[in-house]
Amino acid sequence: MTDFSLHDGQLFAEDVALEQIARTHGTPVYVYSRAHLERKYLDYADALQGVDHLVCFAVKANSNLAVLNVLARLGAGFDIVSVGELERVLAAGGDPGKVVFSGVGKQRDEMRRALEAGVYCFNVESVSELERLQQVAAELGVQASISLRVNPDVDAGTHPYISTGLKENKFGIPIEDAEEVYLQAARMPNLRITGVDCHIGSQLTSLAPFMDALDRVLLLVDRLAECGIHLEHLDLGGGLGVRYRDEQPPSASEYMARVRERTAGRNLKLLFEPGRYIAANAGVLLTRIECLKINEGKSFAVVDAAMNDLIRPALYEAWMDIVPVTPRQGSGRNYDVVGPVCETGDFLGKDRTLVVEEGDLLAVCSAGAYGFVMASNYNTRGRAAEVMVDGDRHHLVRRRETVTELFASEQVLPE
Ligand SMILES: Cc1ncc(COP(=O)(O)O)c(C=O)c1O
Ligand SMILES: N[C@@H](CCCC[NH3+])C(=O)O
Repeated sequence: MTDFSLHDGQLFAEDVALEQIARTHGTPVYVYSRAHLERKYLDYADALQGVDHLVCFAVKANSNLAVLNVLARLGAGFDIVSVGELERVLAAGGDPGKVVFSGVGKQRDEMRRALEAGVYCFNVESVSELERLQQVAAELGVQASISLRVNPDVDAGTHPYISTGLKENKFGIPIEDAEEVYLQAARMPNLRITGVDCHIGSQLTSLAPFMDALDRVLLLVDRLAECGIHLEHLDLGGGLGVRYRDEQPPSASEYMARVRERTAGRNLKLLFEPGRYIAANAGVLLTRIECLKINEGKSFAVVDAAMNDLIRPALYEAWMDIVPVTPRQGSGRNYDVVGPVCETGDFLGKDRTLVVEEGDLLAVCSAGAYGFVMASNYNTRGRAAEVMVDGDRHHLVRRRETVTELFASEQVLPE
């Protein structure tokens, strides 16, 4: 894990010992590395030097304001799926003119707010969304820039819950219907057609599905040009995978090189919406071992983080590495690392060989994407704190939620 490495027998984030962060801010706590976020964003941006492009970080992967702000300062755009994410981008100093608005169920007031803020483009996913956007834009007396999210029917070869580019998935407009829908859009006076987009899934570990999808989309771009619809941009979504365990995903620069080769000479601005690639390995979740339960045939390390803090293992049976922050010598024991929530599915990792004692600090790796953002208050547990490390400094960028905050807006019935 880059930016998280062992020195002097303990794990550091950049130049800060993770033990120190846990002592200062308590556990569970998410810790992010600014350097890692920046480097991963620049993997994309640098590989696109010389072509018109926009790298829109997928806010759903990690919407912490400090994270968004670090990326905004580098000139990043943002891919949002709700007005809440739009407000976060604005609060973090992001440029609304670099925002693409994705999502299958945009509401009227979300459209209105996005138009007022001046987003770059709406990624439209259905005919009824097109009609709705036309109406809202007309009411405001403005033109909305649109791209159609097409579903190219390509198997991304990833977990079925995070595969989005197959016919049976709810996302996008079937590519074979797209030409007709573009022609409809062209007749709507308050819409301006600017692009096309597709996103076939998340955690892809090979380039082949991306290239298949790209080829299909380029055929559409050519057919549209024949009908007089000349697109300005091509948005290939996010989806590039990372290493959680032993995956060997291609690098962003390999991917960008292939896309540049295929799109050369076409005069299309290239957009991407990476989330996981930028944020996953920029974060760890720190958790302390509350107790060890050594039962016959099964041992448990019960930690203070749970499925409400990090749901990926429970939801997708996702593997996340779990490492002691201050490794001990000795022979390991096989543990299920579990949380205090009352669900058998509440685990962070199963069958992990660890040399640990009660009170030890563990780091759950690759937790910077789809970690805190998917947290809930199940079992009336406050959400974890978030800390950003920047060189030899660390900043609390979101404090832990207190229990009283959790029910402050609730009321009992009157007498
Ligand atoms: C439309 C869209 N764009 C971008 C992303 C970000 O994906 P990832 O985090 O895999 O890069 C997603 C999530 O899969 C998405 O649905
Ligand atoms: N939440 C998923 C990714 C969702 C992708 C969003 N379209 C994960 O943790 O892997």
